[in-house]
Amino acid sequence: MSAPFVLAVPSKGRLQENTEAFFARAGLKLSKAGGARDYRGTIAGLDNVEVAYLSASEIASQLSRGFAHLGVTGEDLVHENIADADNRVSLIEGLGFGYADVVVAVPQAWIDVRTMADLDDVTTGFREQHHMRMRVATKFVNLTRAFFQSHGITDYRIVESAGATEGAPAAGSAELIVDITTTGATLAANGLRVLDDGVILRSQANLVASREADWSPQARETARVILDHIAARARANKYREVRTRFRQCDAALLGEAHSRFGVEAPFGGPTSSGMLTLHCPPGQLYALASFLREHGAETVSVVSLDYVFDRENPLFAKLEAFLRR
Ligand SMILES: Nc1ncnc2c1ncn2[C@@H]1O[C@H](COP(=O)(O)OP(=O)(O)OP(=O)(O)O)[C@@H](O)[C@H]1O
Ligand SMILES: O=P(O)(O)OC[C@H]1O[C@H](OP(=O)(O)OP(=O)(O)O)[C@H](O)[C@@H]1O
Ligand SMILES: [Mg+2]
Repeated sequence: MSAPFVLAVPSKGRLQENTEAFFARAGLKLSKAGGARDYRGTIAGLDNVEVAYLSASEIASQLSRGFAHLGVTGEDLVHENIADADNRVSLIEGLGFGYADVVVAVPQAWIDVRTMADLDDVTTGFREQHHMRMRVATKFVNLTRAFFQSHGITDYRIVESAGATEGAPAAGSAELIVDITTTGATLAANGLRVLDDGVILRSQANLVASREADWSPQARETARVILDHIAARARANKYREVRTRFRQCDAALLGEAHSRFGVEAPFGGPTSSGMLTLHCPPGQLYALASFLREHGAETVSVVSLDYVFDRENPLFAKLEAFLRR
């Protein structure tokens, strides 16, 4: 028996729910034999895969060390927890959930501090006046250091926060914070404001590949199968299938439909009887249906697609290019 292929997914909360739903939509059903508290699972139909349920930050560390081949975690955690992340892991695809910004936020009462440059000015004054450096509460220690350094700010000190970071300024344990925000509600409730140029990173959940994992031929084949499902589903989501049949349909008309509505003709132009299958972006469906009828179509039908399998798989191509680098 060869070593299993390890897919690491979040073990709790919205990230877990969204991740399971994402894989299910791609036709990959994750299941835990031992119920909700079991931290090992499988994917139906893929024998050699072990699903490891871990915390989102642990997933970043495991990927960096090669203990998982693929994983789902936030970009913020990848950059915070993995030194030299661009070399050790590859962000294969943003998954469209888990959106959060990592931001620098100061008390709303600091009306003169709008930008990182303003912050630089006050840190120096603060040190002279208080005989200590300004304190930044955060759990994103590495992201904070790199960002402050890129703005030339050195007169500060990090106070590591394990949680409820937004409360630190009011509690008197820090002057400002670096933390994640989605709606901004928690910052506002704590009287804090994001600096105008204070967004360090815009994060979302990503499918991430590890360089250090054991990429045996069998592991590559498993990755290809998983990524093929995901790519086919992603391609299907981008289009609806449009069918019609009318004699006047020709290459010129198809060319116009392509340039005006972004329509593809995956199976080529109309058949001899004028039968036509098109893929159309959802937002252009009505315009396309009107266009086709104006040019002679009696009936235009539209259906949703579950999967569109292409010979080329852009996700697997990206993984292979990364592993070759
Ligand atoms: N409103 C939010 N609150 C917390 N995390 C969010 C939010 N929106 C998106 N995320 C993302 O979810 C990930 C963190 O998930 P989670 O809190 O489950 O992991 P963790 O920090 O490893 O676990 P724990 O909080 O138990 O230490 C990050 O990538 C973060 O950007
Ligand atoms: O901008 P907002 O929409 O207010 O979201 C940001 C807040 O949400 C998260 O906390 P959460 O309540 O999810 O708990 P957690 O820290 O345990 O993840 C995060 O730590 C922030 O505090
Ligand atoms: Mg958390």
